[in-house]
Amino acid sequence: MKISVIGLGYLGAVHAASMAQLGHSVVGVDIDPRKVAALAAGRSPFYEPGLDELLAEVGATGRLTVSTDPAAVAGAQVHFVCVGTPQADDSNAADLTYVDAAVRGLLPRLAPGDLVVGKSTVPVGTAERLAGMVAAAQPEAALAWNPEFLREGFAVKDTLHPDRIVYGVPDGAAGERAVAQLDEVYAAPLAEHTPRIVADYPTAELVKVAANSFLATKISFINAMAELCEVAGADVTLLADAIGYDARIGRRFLNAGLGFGGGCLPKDIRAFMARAGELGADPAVAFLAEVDDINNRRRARMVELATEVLGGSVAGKRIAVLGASFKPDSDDVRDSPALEVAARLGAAGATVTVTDPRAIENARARHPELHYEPDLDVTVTCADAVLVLTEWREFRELDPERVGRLVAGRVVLDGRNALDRTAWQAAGWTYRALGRR
Ligand SMILES: NC(=O)C1=CN([C@@H]2O[C@H](COP(=O)(O)OP(=O)(O)OC[C@H]3O[C@@H](n4cnc5c(N)ncnc54)[C@H](O)[C@@H]3O)[C@@H](O)[C@H]2O)C=CC1
Ligand SMILES: O=C(O)[C@H]1O[C@H](OP(=O)(O)OP(=O)(O)OC[C@H]2O[C@@H](n3ccc(=O)[nH]c3=O)[C@H](O)[C@@H]2O)[C@H](O)[C@@H](O)[C@@H]1O
Repeated sequence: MKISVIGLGYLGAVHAASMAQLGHSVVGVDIDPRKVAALAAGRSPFYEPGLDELLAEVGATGRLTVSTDPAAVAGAQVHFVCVGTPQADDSNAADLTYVDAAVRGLLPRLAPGDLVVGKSTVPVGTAERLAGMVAAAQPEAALAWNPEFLREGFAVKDTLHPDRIVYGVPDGAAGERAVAQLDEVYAAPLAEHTPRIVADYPTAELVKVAANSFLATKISFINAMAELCEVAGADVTLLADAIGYDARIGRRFLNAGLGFGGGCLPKDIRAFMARAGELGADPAVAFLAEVDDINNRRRARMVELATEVLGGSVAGKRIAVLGASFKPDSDDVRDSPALEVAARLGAAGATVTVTDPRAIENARARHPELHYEPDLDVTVTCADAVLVLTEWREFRELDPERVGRLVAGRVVLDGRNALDRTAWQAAGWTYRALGRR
């Protein structure tokens, strides 16, 4: 099948490469010439485990081409819209400028029988509106909504082997045809018995924001328990283990610490609240404001804890921050809790040096005022405190004795409850973490 993918960011680049891997002939389009140049050279424009290898594989088949020219989509029958929907500058709502522009760019090139497929995360009601634009431009083309659930760091696996596939389609023959086209696109994962849910547009749109809201709520729930553990002298990691054994609760996404960041969970719950407000249903998701607040309080608490262990002020102190990306195995620093904490400590007068295996370049672009150091040993040398804020494997596996010989003071703050506390304490470190004594 001939497919186009509009938008080649964290979602679209992986989707385009994966569709080519599934045997389709794919053209990817992005307005960012740097991303297109990297992909044309067979390189991923960002760090995502397995993507370079996948690009090399599909590059050899010739099934993936990329372009900055919107006209390159002509000839494809299925067009995936994968552009960004960031938080608007002046409100909590999603900025739909890019989605609208991407669909408008497609309209003059649509042929009868083409299917436009939205994958970006959008406020409920968007698909219906865009379907109207498609119908007006090409009455024999249709639109479907096919939300994406991939996680950064696992994006290739999640795309090739998703845990479910959701189609939002119109009623009647157009919907049936859309389902058949999408079944052809996803023939390989469907052959693996991946559950497939066919729904109307609003349900498909809501599935996506409901899933992210649930995940954010689960994280904030355990972080609320961490707040209580702190005042009651309890241990949130043991609490999470204990409640997680209840299969109805489950241990996954109960890791307390600095909370959620990234280009999706924070902006998606805010956009959901904004859209619910427009629909007059604010009370239904009012709890998400608390989820957001709990999440933000963790970042403030981390700064407070660092201030506390450093004797009441961080001014003039040397702080080593390990981690800049919003999660391990990603170079994405959008709304990164680690980077925000580093920036706040810097603003409070600390000399902050940040290291990260992959995200230094992106972090520097957002916070040029901080010092960055690729070498971990140099980062921690003479530090008064070491803060582990993103749980990359190389940080989790640090030898506390070796690191202890480099620092000025053996003080470690475990922002992700990721270190072996006993080992660090045995090496003479003052160990502090969120939600634990
Ligand atoms: N990053 C993730 O893990 C996931 C993201 N999503 C959703 O997917 C959407 C995209 O997210 P990301 O890939 O993270 O964003 P991103 O910012 O990494 O990528 C968006 C890309 O779209 C391009 N673009 C903007 N306007 C364009 C146009 N008119 N024509 C062609 N390209 C255009 C940009 O240059 C950029 O490369 C968002 O709605 C997000 O919520 C959904 C699931 C997972
Ligand atoms: O819509 C999206 O873009 C995606 O958002 C999330 O994926 P992602 O943002 O890549 O990463 P997650 O693994 O969900 O982690 C998000 C944040 O929560 C934090 N987190 C996660 C789990 C946990 O137990 N505790 C915790 O603080 C992570 O450190 C990270 O900052 C969802 O997991 C994906 O299903 C979804 O497709």
